[in-house]
Amino acid sequence: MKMKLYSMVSELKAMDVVMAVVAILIMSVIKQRKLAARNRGAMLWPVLGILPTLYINLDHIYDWVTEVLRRCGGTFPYHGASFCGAHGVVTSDPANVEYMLKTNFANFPKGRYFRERFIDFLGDGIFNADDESWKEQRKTASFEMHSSRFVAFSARTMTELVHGKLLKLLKMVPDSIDLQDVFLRFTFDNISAAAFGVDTGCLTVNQNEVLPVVPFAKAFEDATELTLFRFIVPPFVWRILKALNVGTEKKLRSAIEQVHEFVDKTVSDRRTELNESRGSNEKFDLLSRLVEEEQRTSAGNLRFSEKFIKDFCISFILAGRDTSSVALTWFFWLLEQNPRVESNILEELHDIINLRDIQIPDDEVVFSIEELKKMNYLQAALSEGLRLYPSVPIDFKEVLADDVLPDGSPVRKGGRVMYSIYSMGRMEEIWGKDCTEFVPERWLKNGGKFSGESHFKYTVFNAGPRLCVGKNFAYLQMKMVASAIILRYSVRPVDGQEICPKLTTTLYMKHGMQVRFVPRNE
Ligand code: HEM
Repeated sequence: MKMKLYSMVSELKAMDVVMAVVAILIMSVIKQRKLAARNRGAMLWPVLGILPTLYINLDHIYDWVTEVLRRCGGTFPYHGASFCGAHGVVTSDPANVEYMLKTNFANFPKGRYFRERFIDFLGDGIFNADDESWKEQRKTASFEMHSSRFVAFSARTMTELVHGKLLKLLKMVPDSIDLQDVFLRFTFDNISAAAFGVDTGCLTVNQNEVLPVVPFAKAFEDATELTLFRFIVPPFVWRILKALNVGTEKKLRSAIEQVHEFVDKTVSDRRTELNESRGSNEKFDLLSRLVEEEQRTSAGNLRFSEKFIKDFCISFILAGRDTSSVALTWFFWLLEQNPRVESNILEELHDIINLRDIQIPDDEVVFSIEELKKMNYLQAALSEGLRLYPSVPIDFKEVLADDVLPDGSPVRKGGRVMYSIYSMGRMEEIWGKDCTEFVPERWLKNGGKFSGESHFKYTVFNAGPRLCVGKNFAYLQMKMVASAIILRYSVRPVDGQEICPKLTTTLYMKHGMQVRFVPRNE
């Protein structure tokens, strides 16, 4: 009897504790809801912070972030689960972005969070570096990429790739093909040629008329995707998998090993090759330029370590690989819905062709660099596509010391400032009432000349000292591909497919986009 009474009392006590915890949780949820309603930000839950809210909105996350940012006037605070300690703000306010990317640049590095996740793959490459290491690579990259030899070389390799491979492949498409896959292959071949001077052969159709699986490209793709996985799971998950060398981390290790093996061999072969052909080198890719520079200046002391060169080239491929291909895919999807823009581009192309002394059939036209530069409307349409579908939808920086952003939002040491590039492209305050429409004309001034916007409003290529080094290269590439295709084909997405973004750090189409190429002369 005594025992029974004792167990009833302790059961009641346990019930009390449970009830008390439930009550505290409910009160805390109500308080958070009130807070969120007052500042109109995201709902933050007890213990789990923003995680449940993110989970609920995962399938339309970019639009959801945009909606919340619109509601709360441009910035809202967040924190992750209490045991993770993640905290910071999400913003779309150009003044905050300018402060972080330029005015107080030193206080907002890429930081430990980014570096820790990318270090195995990218080492100390430009994309993953801060401070002196970044400065040295940035100087080298800007100098080399803007040299006339590199510009001429990249224009030549790009033209060969578009006309020698891409257009030939499109002619062979029997019914429909995944346009995103075609562009990803194109840009991989293109950036590998620019960075390493090698033909990776992703666009080379084999004897069975099938596009090949290229081991280096596949390993690179896997390494990127598996590294990005580290950004979407709690840190303890990937750290444990890594320590045990199982699951995604085991696959990541193997993919990284393959990438590094290929790069090691390419760098050491090129060193030997250039040593043997001193002075008579005909290669102008970045790797050859770095090795050559080293030979010219070091007189035996290596100016760039083997690791510097390797890390530099890998970062370059990562930065230039998928960004322009996804931009081109979204662009062709937007064209399908805006036939007016497509006919304006076609008209511009014909106007430029008509300026030639000798006329040839459209099918044989190869636009020169000078002609590409005259394509103001096409440049405007590409920029407009990137405004609505930026290749990097959300970026972030770490906070070194406590600070206050220009809109008054406090940020604490160790936190993060996320800036939603996707949302910034869709804000009425920045772009006006037609901010969600595809209107290339907004980029044209003075009788149809392309005129750029402030990088702090149009953060598609980042801004400030870390502005994308490949911006000119990317525009040249996108203009060359788009003009060559639009002149010859009307690109028609196959009906009934779902077009939506994939949840990762690059704005891929989740399921790709199947298209048909209808020749203009049919
Ligand atoms: C549409 C095409 C492209 C877009 C939208 C784009 C966008 C960006 C963005 C947003 C960043 C900043 C990333 C960050 O720091 O978190 C960046 C950096 C960079 N991009 Fe691009 N990019 C494009 C094409 C390219 C190409 C083709 C190359 C190379 C040929 C390239 C090379 C780089 C490099 C090296 C950086 C690092 C710069 C630094 O940290 O100082 N990008 N790009």
